[in-house]
Amino acid sequence: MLKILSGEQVKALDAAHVRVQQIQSLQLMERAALAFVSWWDSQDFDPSLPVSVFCGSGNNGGDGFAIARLLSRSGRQVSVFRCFGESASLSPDAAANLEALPSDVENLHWTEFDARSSGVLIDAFLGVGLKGALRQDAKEMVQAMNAFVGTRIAVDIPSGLPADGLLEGDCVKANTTVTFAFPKLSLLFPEHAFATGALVLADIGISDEEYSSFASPYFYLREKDIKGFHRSFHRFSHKGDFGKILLFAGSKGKMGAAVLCCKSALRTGSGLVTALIPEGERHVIQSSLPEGMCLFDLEGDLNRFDAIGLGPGIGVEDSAKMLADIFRRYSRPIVLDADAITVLGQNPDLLALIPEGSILTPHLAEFDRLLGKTENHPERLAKASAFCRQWRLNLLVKGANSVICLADGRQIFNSSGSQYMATAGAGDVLTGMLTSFLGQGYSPEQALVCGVYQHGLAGEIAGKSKRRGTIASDLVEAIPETYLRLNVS
Ligand SMILES: NC(=O)C1=CN([C@@H]2O[C@H](COP(=O)(O)OP(=O)(O)OC[C@H]3O[C@@H](n4cnc5c(N)ncnc54)[C@H](OP(=O)(O)O)[C@@H]3O)[C@@H](O)[C@H]2O)[C@@H](O)CC1
Ligand SMILES: Nc1ncnc2c1ncn2[C@@H]1O[C@H](COP(=O)(O)OP(=O)(O)O)[C@@H](O)[C@H]1O
Ligand SMILES: [K+]
Repeated sequence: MLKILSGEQVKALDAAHVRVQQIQSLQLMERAALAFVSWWDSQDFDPSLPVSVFCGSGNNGGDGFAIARLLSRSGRQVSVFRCFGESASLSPDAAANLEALPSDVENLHWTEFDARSSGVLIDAFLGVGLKGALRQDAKEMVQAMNAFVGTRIAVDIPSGLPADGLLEGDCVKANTTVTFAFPKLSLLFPEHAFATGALVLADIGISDEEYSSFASPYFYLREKDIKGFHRSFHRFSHKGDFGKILLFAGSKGKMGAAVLCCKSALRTGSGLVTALIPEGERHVIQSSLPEGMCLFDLEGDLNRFDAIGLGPGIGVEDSAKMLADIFRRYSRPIVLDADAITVLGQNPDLLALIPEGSILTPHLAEFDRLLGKTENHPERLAKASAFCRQWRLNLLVKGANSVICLADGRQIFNSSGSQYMATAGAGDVLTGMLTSFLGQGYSPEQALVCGVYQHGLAGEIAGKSKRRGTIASDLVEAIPETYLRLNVS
């Protein structure tokens, strides 16, 4: 899995790669520019639109000069705007790429830029080498770029945005950010959505193994990682191998949560799914889900279930006693979502009873109920890390780029998903998927990796044809397609 390093570590990663591969740093810069242009070629930009490339004096600017050279080869009108004065000293690779600009690329000072011009603006002013707050002249350059009326594309990171922390002050507001090698941490914070725009990861040929000597708790989960986390089943497998699970979900007026959760678990592959529901509501499950079974009280040995999921739509009024009872009587990891998390926030003494390795899946409001009011994403990630270590639990911070926080402190950012998943019941579907994977014999880490990625992929599949008309049931119906896409049998 791809590690997310800090801005400071990029230089060392770069240097190690250059040394091991015996290439020049200029060649790595050329690869970055080629990766950018390869993405550019995959888009349908109008070839008649002029391109303005803002270039700084560091290596981000060097990328910009190389991109300008490569884009000019297709015959389009390209201008570079230097974001530095006559006396500035350029990084050696930026100087080499400035020198290599062909004569048909116009070479201007940034003050000559007309923000009312049309076309595409490429921001290669500042990258991960930003130090401290923007200087006054840099602020003016950022403002000039933001005044532009056309499309803005950031190279590696929007200029002015720090690589690892929260933005203070101004930065370029990009429509798209094409980031190299790995996504910089700050590009994954919801606070920066307005600056990052769409996120594109451009491969520059550094293999995942080359990151191994760099310490970081952060990882980025991509499609190619998933297959390795799945268990395989043989042709003699019977429904017991795919797990018997119990889902405690739904209550009067909220039985939809139970239906979504159970259906999702069945579509994920569970062998037998039992819903723990109020007896008076049984017709809802039995008429909408003939494959499901119902239980009306917690009789017998709970360890007969391979996994248990708790919370969607159960209500918070009388649930604390029931949760305590389940925690005491069940010894394996449990999935806890929605109202179950709110109950934990109200009864923190229950935390010590939760079976080790259990998975909590709060959305942002539930997160605050559990861990107290949280101001921003870095604070949220730090709180989640301390919580998971203290209680030996796993927690998912839900949203775009949901973060899987593991008990050992690793935090894995998901790359799948779409804004069309912001719809009632999408979380209930995830609870069903995670519980299903635990029941199929997956470890909590495997269940989280496969469940969170495939839930996002189901959202992408459903959203493709339904856009903002996507509903949670569409996610459930898209789950089988995720196995096909991932070539998992
Ligand atoms: N492996 C990879 O990822 C690869 C990375 N590559 C690329 O290298 C980039 C990193 O390049 P880098 O280290 O040269 O730094 P960079 O971002 O150009 O910034 C330095 C400039 O910023 C300026 N500056 C700083 N602070 C400032 C402030 N507060 N306010 C105003 N100005 C400020 C500073 O000015 P100075 O302080 O020196 O006067 C200097 O001009 C990286 O993002 C990626 O694009 C690829 O080429 C290859 C593979
Ligand atoms: N903009 C988004 N991009 C990607 N995923 C999203 C987005 N908005 C919501 N989701 C996903 O949808 C799910 C919503 O869960 P939740 O808020 O608990 O829904 P509910 O309580 O209605 O079931 C989460 O898994 C979340 O990651
Ligand atoms: K930039």
